Amino acid sequence: MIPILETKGLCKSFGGAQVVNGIDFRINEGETRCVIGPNGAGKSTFFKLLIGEHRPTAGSVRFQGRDISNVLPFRRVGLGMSIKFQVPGIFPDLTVLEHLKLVVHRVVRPHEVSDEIDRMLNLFNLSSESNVKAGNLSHGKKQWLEISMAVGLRPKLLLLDEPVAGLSTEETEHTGELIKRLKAEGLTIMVVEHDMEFVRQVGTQVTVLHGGKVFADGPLKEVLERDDVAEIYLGKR
Ligand SMILES: Nc1ncnc2c1ncn2[C@@H]1O[C@H](COP(=O)(O)OP(=O)(O)OP(=O)(O)O)[C@@H](O)[C@H]1O
Repeated sequence: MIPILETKGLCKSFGGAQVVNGIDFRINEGETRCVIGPNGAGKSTFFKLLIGEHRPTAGSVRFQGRDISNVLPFRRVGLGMSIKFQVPGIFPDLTVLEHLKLVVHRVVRPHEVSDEIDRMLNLFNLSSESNVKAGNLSHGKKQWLEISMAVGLRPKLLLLDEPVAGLSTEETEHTGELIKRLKAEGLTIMVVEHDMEFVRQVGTQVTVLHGGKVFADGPLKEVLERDDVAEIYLGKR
């Protein structure tokens, strides 16, 4: 099976600093993967290479078998990669409903728009805020609105950068439930995340980065039981 997303020997350096150092990575269709690692491991830089915000210094990124290493970010979205950045990128003066209309119109037939918007509002716990301007939403609801916009495009792959950064425990749990529901619907999801409670809740395959390389890869429970993984989090390696 061709992986939906694959990197081979992916490298990125800034001046003399090699930040991503030969990452081989693959996600198959239908999989949910959390990319974790201690501070400075190279997670954000890796994410930016996947979405096209950085060009690799060496190696490649392939999406559904096609080399996209030099494809611009908006063209990657056109190919079916949908991206949710760490900082909410919504329009403060547009309502929740207006945001959803922007994306839903692009993917469903006119007579299906209203039902699809209702489905999204329910799924993302935004029904009671449909007429609220996005700028007035809580931080958690801003994050969900942005995830809903990324999902509303019906992507082949959803990429999330720290979706629970700054969220309360309750909001984090709700986001975890949301990811599990999207996974159950068959969406392929890659999440870069710091918050281990969230990663445990989602409970998927994980890839641990350390020093710009893949340090460990596999089912969450197995990976977290490894002494060497504990050591990198404690700064002993
Ligand atoms: N544009 C840049 N220029 C120079 N160095 C950079 C640049 N971007 C990142 N780095 C360095 O690369 C290393 C990895 O950074 P990166 O943000 O990718 O790690 P991270 O795993 O996401 O860290 P954190 O969990 O703290 O966000 C850090 O030492 C960082 O200072």
